[in-house]
Formats: sequence, structure tokens, C-alpha cells
Amino acid sequence: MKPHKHPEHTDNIWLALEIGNSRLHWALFVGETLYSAWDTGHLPESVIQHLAECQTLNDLLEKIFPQGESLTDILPLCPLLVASVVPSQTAIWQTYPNTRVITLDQVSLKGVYPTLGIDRALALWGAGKTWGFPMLVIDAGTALTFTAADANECLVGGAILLGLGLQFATLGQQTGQLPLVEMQDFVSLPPRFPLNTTGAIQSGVVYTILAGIKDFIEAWLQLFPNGKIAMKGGDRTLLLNYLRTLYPKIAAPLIVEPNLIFLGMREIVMGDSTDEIK
Ligand SMILES: Nc1ncnc2c1ncn2[C@@H]1O[C@H](COP(=O)(O)OP(=O)(O)OP(=O)(O)O)[C@@H](O)[C@H]1O
Ligand SMILES: CC(C)(CO)[C@@H](O)C(=O)NCCC(=O)O
Ligand SMILES: [K+]
Repeated sequence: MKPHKHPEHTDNIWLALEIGNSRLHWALFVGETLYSAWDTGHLPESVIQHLAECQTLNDLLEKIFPQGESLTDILPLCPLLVASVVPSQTAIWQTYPNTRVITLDQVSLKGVYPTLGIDRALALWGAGKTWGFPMLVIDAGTALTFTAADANECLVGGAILLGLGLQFATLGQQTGQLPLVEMQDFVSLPPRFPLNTTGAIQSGVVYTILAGIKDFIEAWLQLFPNGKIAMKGGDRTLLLNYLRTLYPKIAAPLIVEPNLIFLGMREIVMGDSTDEIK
């Protein structure tokens, strides 16, 4: 995917990049407005090194999306905000001259611990600032995470487990005779007690993930009966569809928003009065 149209006002454009464990997530902002968001694979280091040579946003987008349409506007090199949970990637993106790396100390969330993932902090911050606290964020990404904050915008804590894709991959790769099950193999809820190996893997992974999500939501609502719940991540649509079928009451109040991290980044940029991006 790539940015699908060109912004008309180009003076306060900035790019946001979230470096996830599986891929890169991009957003193009015009001031406070999230204009367009898209995903790419991780780029080869050779390409990233050349980003430093870009003189305009046009150059930059052409490097990142060689097959993409080109922006005809000649723009000064726009700011790039980076949030990364892959330290080896963070370093190479800093070769781009106008990079600002968002770190945990820039997120006003209280009570964080030093090794908390910046993606978890930003998604929680973005969700809470947009829909209100208490907030629980469920990220159905490479890892499946639960991250919560109370009404005082203070981290409650959370949980981390293998995401859907990693569960299938791990079973396929770390065993002697289990096949690699692909996500695309199923669109509706799989049978619960299948009499074949692929079906058994699908059933085991899907029903235990759904039961786990249900259990965390119930525990959250016991702690915070008026607490909100937001969901993001590459597997959000699949899991939400399953949840709606299996546990409709649990699924009903969920806020689904793929761009929670970008909402969190925007809060930081716009709240920072000395920032040149404004
Ligand atoms: N086009 C796609 N490419 C890669 N993964 C996809 C795609 N569509 C859905 N997915 C699912 O998304 C999951 C990964 O989620 P996501 O892209 O949010 O993770 P990520 O890039 O590691 O980000 P994060 O580290 O923030 O979780 C995988 O389990 C995969 O099944
Ligand atoms: C859990 C992941 C991998 C999810 O992307 C990331 O947020 C991370 O690396 N976190 C560090 C550990 C923690 O959040 O406690
Ligand atoms: K690791």
C-alpha cells in the first residue's frame, strides 16, 4: 500500500513510522490530520542508507515506494517521527536527516516501567486521549498484548503472548510433523473438535486466543466497570469477527482502530509547544 492521494496543503506535512516486529506502519499527517496510513515490509538497509540523500518528500517517497506514484510537489524534507520496537531498525532510520525518535519518556503515561514497549505505550496513550481513560488496548499484532491504564492515566499493566501468526509459525517450525497452517485457510470460525491435524491446530489456536481475550476483557471490566477497550493490530479484523460470532456481548463495546499508535504520536507532537512540526 502507499499514500493514495496528495495533500493540498503541504507546509506542515510530517511522516510517522512505526517499526513493528513484522512490518513497517506509515502515516502521512498534514498538521493534526491523519491524511493517509499504509503498511510496507521492512526495507533493505541499502535503501534506508540512501534516504539521507533525499532532498524532498518526493525523493523520500520514491525511495520508499519505487513502484508508487510520485508526488509532483517539490517539498522541503519533512519531519519523520519514528517509534520502534526493533532496536536494530531504529538506528538505520536515523540516517534520514529529519528523524525524531519517540521514546518512552516523551509519553505522559504515568507509572511506566523502563522496558515497556513504545508501541504499547503510544497505542494506550492514543486510545485513552481519544476515547477516555480507563482504557485497555488489545494489540493483535506479531505479539498479542493487553495494555491498560486507569482514570488517572497511570499504567495498570498488561500481558504479552504469541500473536495468531506466531502461534501457527511456532507450531509449524518447532515440531517434527506439524504442518505450517496459513491464516488465509479459514474465514469463518473453525470446527471445535476436528478429526485432522490442520483443523486441530486451527481450533486450538483460535479458540484459546478468543477465550483468552474474553477472559482479559472480563477481568478488566471487573476492575474498571466503566473501562473502555480498544483493539488494533494486523489480526484485529479476523479476531473481532470471530469474537462477534462466539461472544457477541464481549465484542459489542470494542473500539476498533488500526491507527492507535499514530493517534498517540500525534498527541505528543501537538502537545509539544516547542516542536517545529506544529
Ligand atoms: N498484509 C499482511 N502482512 C503481514 N501480516 C499481516 C497482514 N495482514 C494481516 N496480518 C497479520 O498481522 C499480524 C501482525 O500484525 P501487525 O502488522 O500489527 O504486527 P507488527 O508489524 O509486528 O506490529 P506490532 O509489532 O506493532 O505488533 C500477523 O499475525 C499477521 O497474521
Ligand atoms: C511486546 C511487543 C513485542 C509488542 O510489539 C513490544 O511492545 C515490546 O517489545 N515490548 C517490550 C516489553 C514490554 O512491553 O514489557
Ligand atoms: K526479541
